[in-house]
Amino acid sequence: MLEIKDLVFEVPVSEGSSEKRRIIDNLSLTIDDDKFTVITGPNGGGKSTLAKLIMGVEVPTSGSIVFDGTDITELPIDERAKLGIGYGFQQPARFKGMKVKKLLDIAAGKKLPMLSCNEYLSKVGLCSANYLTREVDKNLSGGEVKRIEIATILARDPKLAIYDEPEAGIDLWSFDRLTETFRDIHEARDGRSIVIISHQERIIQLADDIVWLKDGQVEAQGPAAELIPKLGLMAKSNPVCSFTQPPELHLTEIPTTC
Ligand SMILES: Nc1ncnc2c1ncn2[C@@H]1O[C@H](COP(=O)(O)OP(=O)(O)OP(=O)(O)O)[C@@H](O)[C@H]1O
Repeated sequence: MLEIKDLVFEVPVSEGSSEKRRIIDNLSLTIDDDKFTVITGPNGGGKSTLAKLIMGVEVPTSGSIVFDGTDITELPIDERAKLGIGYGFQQPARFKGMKVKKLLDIAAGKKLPMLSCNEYLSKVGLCSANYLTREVDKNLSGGEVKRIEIATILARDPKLAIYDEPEAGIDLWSFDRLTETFRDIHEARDGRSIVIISHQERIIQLADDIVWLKDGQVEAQGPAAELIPKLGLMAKSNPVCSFTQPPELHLTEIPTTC
C-alpha cells in the first residue's frame, strides 16, 4: 500500500528567486494493493511531478510517502526500486552502447532466458528478433524506446508499477497490445498495483480507481464507474486563462525570430 500524506513540492518561480511556486499542494492519497489506478487531469496539474516524488526522482519540500509500512520519503531511487517500486518516464532515457537484451537483464536483476525476453517484448508489441541486439540509442524511434522501457518494467515486475503516459507516441496497434497487457497484469490480482498517468479514455476505462489531479491537488478520487461520467464535466470546467501583464516582462525583449 502506498500512503502519501500532506505532500508539498515547491520550486523557485524563477532562477535565483526566493519566491516559490507550489507544484504539489498538500496532497494526500492512498493507493491500495491490487488496484489499477489512473491519475488524470489537465496538463500541468502535477501528475508527472507526483510520480517523480513517489519514485524519488524529485525530493518533496514537506510531507511523507510510506510504502508497505516503510517511510520512503528520504530514500534514494535505488532503495525505492529494491522495495518494489518501478517507474516508466514520460520521456524515457536512451542508453548509448546498451543493447535491449542487456537492459532487460538489468531490469530483471538476472540473465533472462530468450523465451522471457520474447514474452516481455511481445507484450509491448515488439518482435524480439528485430530488437534484442539493437542499442537503446538515438537510432530507435520515440515509440520504440517507450515500448522498450515498458518492457523493462514488466521484466522487473515491481509490486507498484507507475507508468507515465504509456500511450505517448505509440501506434494504435501496439497500443491495443499494451492495454491487453495492463488488463492481464491487473486480472492476475496477485497483490501488484498499477498506477498509470494517462489522458487516454481506453486506459481510464480499465481502471478501478481514478484520481483527478489539478493544480497539484486531488480534486476528485473514486471508483472509475462513478468518476468517468463526471470527468467530461470536470474537463469543461477548466477556467480560461485571463491575460495579465507580468510586471517585469516586456514583449519587445522576447525574440520573435530564431
Ligand atoms: N522542477 C521544476 N521546476 C519548475 N517547474 C516545474 C518543475 N517540475 C514541474 N514544473 C511545473 O509544474 C507543473 C506540473 O508539471 P507536471 O509535469 O507534473 O504536470 P503534468 O500534470 O504531468 O502535465 P502533462 O499532463 O502535461 O504531462 C508544470 O507547470 C511544470 O512546468
